[in-house]
Amino acid sequence: MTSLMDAFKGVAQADVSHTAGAAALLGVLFHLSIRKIEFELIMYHFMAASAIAFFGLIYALVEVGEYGVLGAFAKASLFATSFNAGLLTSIGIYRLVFHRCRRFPGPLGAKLTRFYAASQSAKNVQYYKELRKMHETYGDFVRSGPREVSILRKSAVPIVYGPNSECLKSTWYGQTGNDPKKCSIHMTRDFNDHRIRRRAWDRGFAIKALATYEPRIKAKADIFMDQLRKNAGKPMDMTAWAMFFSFDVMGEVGFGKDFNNLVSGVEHPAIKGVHAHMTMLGILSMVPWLLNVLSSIPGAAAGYSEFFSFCANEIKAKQKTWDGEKYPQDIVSWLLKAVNEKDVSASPSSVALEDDSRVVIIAGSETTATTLASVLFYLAKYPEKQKKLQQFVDLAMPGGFSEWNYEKVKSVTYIDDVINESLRLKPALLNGGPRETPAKGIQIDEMYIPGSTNVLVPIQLIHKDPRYWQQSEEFIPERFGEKRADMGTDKAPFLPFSLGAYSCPGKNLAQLSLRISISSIAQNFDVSFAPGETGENFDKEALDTFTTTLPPLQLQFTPRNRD
Ligand code: HEM
Repeated sequence: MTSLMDAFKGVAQADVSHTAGAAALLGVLFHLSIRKIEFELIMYHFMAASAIAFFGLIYALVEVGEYGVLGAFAKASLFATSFNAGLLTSIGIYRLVFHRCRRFPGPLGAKLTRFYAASQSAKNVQYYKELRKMHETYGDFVRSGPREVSILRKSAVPIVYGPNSECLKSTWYGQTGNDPKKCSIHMTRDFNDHRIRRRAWDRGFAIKALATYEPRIKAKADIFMDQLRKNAGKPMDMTAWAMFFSFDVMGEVGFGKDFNNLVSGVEHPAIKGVHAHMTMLGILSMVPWLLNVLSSIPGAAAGYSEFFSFCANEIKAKQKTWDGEKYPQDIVSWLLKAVNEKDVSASPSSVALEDDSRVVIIAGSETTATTLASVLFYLAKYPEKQKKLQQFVDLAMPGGFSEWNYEKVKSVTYIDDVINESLRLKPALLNGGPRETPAKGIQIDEMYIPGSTNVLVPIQLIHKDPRYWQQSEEFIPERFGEKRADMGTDKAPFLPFSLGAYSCPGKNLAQLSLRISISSIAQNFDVSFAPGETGENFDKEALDTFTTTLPPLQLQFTPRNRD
């Protein structure tokens, strides 16, 4: 013990250059030892351990090294700075010179750190535009982060996202924590855990379940139509109203709960908190470990507390009145059923169930709302397409609104063509989710992408790529209908709901909700831009907040004269 203390005393009393050199060397060694592990996942623990080590060192220098407090602080700071300088220099050199992704071209900053992407996103929260610029400069394969490669090739779609893909959810999905027992299905990275949990979700979107949602969605659409009628001829912000509709739908079929946005014309307070933080989330999520670290700090997620407690309380209330015999009437009840029946597909803890319930609301509402707003934008911009839609709807239901019937709505395939074309040009997830390549890597045409690389095929960019889509920037719903063969639609990459194991389970529900709302609007109203609205800002300035945050869109609804 005495000899250990003597050794420490010797080290402590080393001069500045020896201390700095030894600490820097330790930093380099530390980097080499952690290189093979997914360090993002333990960043919070590392930071906490570093803080403890720093103050522990000061204590030891005072107690054993015979330093005064100020001197010990200076020595510990020198040690910490040199350690971090060694660590960061080693990381930088490794990423530039030795990294498995070194052959891919990209901005220097992106090769060094994910903070580059965060800084690009922080400019205007439009990372999708930054990614487009990078592809224009560097080509189809861009190193967009130290181990991130963005790919703009059709052939990458099945390999990265297809049903037989060997790629898994990337480190991006570790950002809400690294305990698979405590996260939502969306953040579940283990292939098998995810596959088993998906069964509980899929039951909530089965044909029989959707049939129980349909009349309740129609009831929401009727309230929506009442509001459009009341405000006929006045400008209405459809970005907000589409959100009110979609959140009310998800409140109803997600929780069996009325969010009351449509009737009040005001956003529910629990949702307001979520929207207020979307921009910040869009930026921070560029650095996979940052949100994880920040959310571990007590109070940091205060903006979400109302939404979190809302969901938690709703689950508790449902649990209290649980009637195991009743056919579940909403998605959260389907998830709760799996929990109560101890089914293997159940959310693995109450924390995970709460996280799942939040995903129901956010994933279900934001996406459907932005799609509905985009459809209305295109109908206002292209009156001839709107007329065509109205004619088809009238033909299917000549008696008008009183004759509205979902089976007849489904027969109007032009509604789906309009939805698909809107999703092509304005997908609800502009970039989509990144995937991690398997250890053996993947081959995309002439390019080999090494294992453990985070890859992404940016959805909007590939949807607008003129190599695959004719008149790619133009709104032509017919490419999904009568011009399908002529325009080569079936061969073009289209993945607004993603594909494969991690694709959207809510696709059929989204289509149900969109068909109901769009057919109701087409039957009842002519849609146009309100005076002063050009649609330019809405078209060009969407924010990339994983889901999209749209600028306001002032539209005007005129009751149709059907004579
Ligand atoms: C037009 C509407 C919608 C679009 C465009 C859309 C798109 C997507 C996309 C692209 C993904 C994959 C995300 C990723 O790779 O990380 C996804 C996942 C998901 N979506 Fe949707 N979605 C829509 C509506 C809905 C609805 C109505 C629900 C209902 C709750 C829903 C629930 C989910 C869930 C739970 C996931 C995660 C699935 C998993 O990880 O297994 N979505 N969605």
